[in-house]
Amino acid sequence: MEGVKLLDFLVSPFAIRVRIALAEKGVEYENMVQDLEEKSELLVGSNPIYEQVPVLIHDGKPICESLIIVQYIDETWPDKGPTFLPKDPYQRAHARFWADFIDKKIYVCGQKIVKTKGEDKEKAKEEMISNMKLLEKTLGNEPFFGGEAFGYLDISLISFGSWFHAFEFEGSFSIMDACPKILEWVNRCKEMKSVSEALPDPKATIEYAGFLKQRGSGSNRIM
Ligand SMILES: N[C@@H](CCC(=O)N[C@@H](CS)C(=O)NCC(=O)O)C(=O)O
Repeated sequence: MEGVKLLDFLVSPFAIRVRIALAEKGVEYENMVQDLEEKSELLVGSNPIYEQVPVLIHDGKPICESLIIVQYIDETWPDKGPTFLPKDPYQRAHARFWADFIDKKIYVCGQKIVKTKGEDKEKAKEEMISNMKLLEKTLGNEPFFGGEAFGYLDISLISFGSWFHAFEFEGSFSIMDACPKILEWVNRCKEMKSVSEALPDPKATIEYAGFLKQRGSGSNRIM
């Protein structure tokens, strides 16, 4: 029962967050890539409510939901590697607010860009740009969302690093042209080993987006 296991899926932006967090802390773990079509008993048993990856299993105990897992990793290994969440309660609330925004707005818009057509797709593209501009404003002139240091909000957003390519491909538009500071930030994050090793090849996300598109808008299995 001892040790750390990750129920993982290569292109999942949520699982990518956990891979980055574990790498930043230098925590050794067993990577257990899951089949999301034929879910394993381990996955269903570990996350019976949502039956989704990622799940971190620490000494036999499952922890679900990527943002909760990243916070768990931060609290469980405080003396290993950097601290992800700011110490100041206000800054911490701010980081959590924007991470929640990423899940509610960036992820959902991305789903629509991949899965819808016509007017709905065009609206999602516009919304994606305005949401990304809000994030760019939040970044300001700092190198990272965490200020000088790469932190919780950086992990929350860079997990979509390879997916931005898929959104741009599917929408035939450029998010990065509209948000040059975000592009610089993406490149800065990719210089980090923890990030570059966790992000899949953009080709894999483009290919997976094609698969999701074929499944149509009824499917809720994304990324
Ligand atoms: N809110 C969850 C989202 C997790 C999620 O959507 N996982 C997807 C893969 S990216 C999944 O397991 N899909 C399988 C399914 O829904 O059946 C988190 O942050 O961990």
